[in-house]
Amino acid sequence: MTHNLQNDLLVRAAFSRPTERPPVWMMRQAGRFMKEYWDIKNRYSFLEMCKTPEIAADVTMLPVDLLGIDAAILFSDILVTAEAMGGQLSFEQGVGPQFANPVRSRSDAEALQTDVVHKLQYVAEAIKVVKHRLQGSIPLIGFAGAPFTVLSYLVEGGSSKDFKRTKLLLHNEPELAHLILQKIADVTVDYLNMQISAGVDALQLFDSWALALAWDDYEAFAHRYNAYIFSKIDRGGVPVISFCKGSSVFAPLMATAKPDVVSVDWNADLRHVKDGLPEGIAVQGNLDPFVLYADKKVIKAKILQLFERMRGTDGFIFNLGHGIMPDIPFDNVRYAIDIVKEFRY
Ligand SMILES: Cc1c2[nH]c(c1CCC(=O)O)Cc1[nH]c(c(CCC(=O)O)c1C)Cc1[nH]c(c(CCC(=O)O)c1C)Cc1[nH]c(c(C)c1CCC(=O)O)C2
Repeated sequence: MTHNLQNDLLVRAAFSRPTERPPVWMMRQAGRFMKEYWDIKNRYSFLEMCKTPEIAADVTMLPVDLLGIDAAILFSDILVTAEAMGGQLSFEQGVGPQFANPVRSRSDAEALQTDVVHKLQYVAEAIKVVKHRLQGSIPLIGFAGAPFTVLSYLVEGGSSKDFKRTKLLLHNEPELAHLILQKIADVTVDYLNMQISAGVDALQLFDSWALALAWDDYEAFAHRYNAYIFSKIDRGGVPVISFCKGSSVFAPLMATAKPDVVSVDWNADLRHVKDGLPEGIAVQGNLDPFVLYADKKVIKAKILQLFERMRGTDGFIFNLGHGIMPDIPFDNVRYAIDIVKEFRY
C-alpha cells in the first residue's frame, strides 16, 4: 500500500509520526445533521444508499466538500457483514436497525454463512468510486463492526439499552457465543482485506457497545476477537484504529490487540490514556460531542484545552468521543473543524 496523498496528516498521526497540527475527522460526519444528506436520504432507503456505489460515494464526499475534513470515511454501516451472513436487516426511521430473524439458538448460529465477501462487493465498488473522486487529496477510512457489537445486534434483533439477551448468552451459553463471534470475526477479516485491496488508506473497527461488558467478559468475548482480526488482516501500510465506548477503561487491553490507534471516548483525560499506552500507539478523540451544541466560544475553548493537554505528543488524531448527533447545528461542526485547521503546535 502506497499512500501518495496530498494531505497525509491522518496516516502520519496514526503511525505516531510528527504532524504540524492534529488531523481532524468526525464519526458520523456524513449524516443527518446535514441538509445535503437529507436531500439524498429523502429519495432512497438507507440500505439503498449503502448498496449503490455512486450514492454511497456522493454521501461520503459531502463532508469532504462541505467541511474540509482531513479524512473521508466510507458511507456504509457496521451491520452489512451481519446482513451478508444471513441477517434480514432493515432500517426504519426512528427505530434504527432491526433483524427480522434474530440469532437465538445453536441452529440459528449454525445457519450463519461465512463465505460471504462476494456479497459485499458493492462496498469495494464504492471504495473505488470514492478513491477516484478524492484524487489522492486525503485518506479514505474503511471500517467494520467488531464481532461483539455485531453479535449484540444479531442476538437482540436490533438496538438495546441494556444488552440483556446478549449478556445472558455470554453467561449461560458461552460456547454458542464463541461460535457466533468466531464466524463474525472470520467474515470481518475477509471484509477488511477486501477493503484494503480496494484501496482504503486506514481502517477503523467499531466496538461501540463494549462499554456494556465487565473487564473479564470484555477480554473473553470482545478483545480476543478484535486481536484475532488485527493479527489476520494484511495491514501493509494501512493504519488500524480501534474504537469502543468504554475505551477509557479498556485502553490498556485494547493496546495489546496491537492496533495503531486507540479511539477514546470523552470520559477520560486523553493525555493520561496516551501516557499509559505503549510507545507507538496513537490516540484518537475525545471531545464530548455535546460540546458541539454549545456557544462557539465554548467549542473553541474546549478544543484548545484538549490541544494544550496533548502538546508534545506525537500520535494524536482529533475526533469526537462518539458520533455527531443528528440535531447538532451544521455551522458548529464546521466551526470546530476550522478551529482545528487553524491550530499549529
Ligand atoms: C452502532 C453502529 C451502527 N452503525 C455504525 C455503528 C458504529 C458507530 C457508532 O458507535 O455510532 C457505524 C456507521 N454508521 C454510519 C457510518 C458512516 C460513516 C460516518 O459518517 O461515520 C458508520 C461508520 C452511517 C449511518 N448509520 C445509520 C445512519 C442513520 C440512517 C438514517 O439516515 O436514518 C447513518 C448515517 C443507521 C444506524 N446504524 C446503526 C445504528 C444504531 C443506526 C441508527 C442510528 C440512529 O438512528 O441514530 C448501527
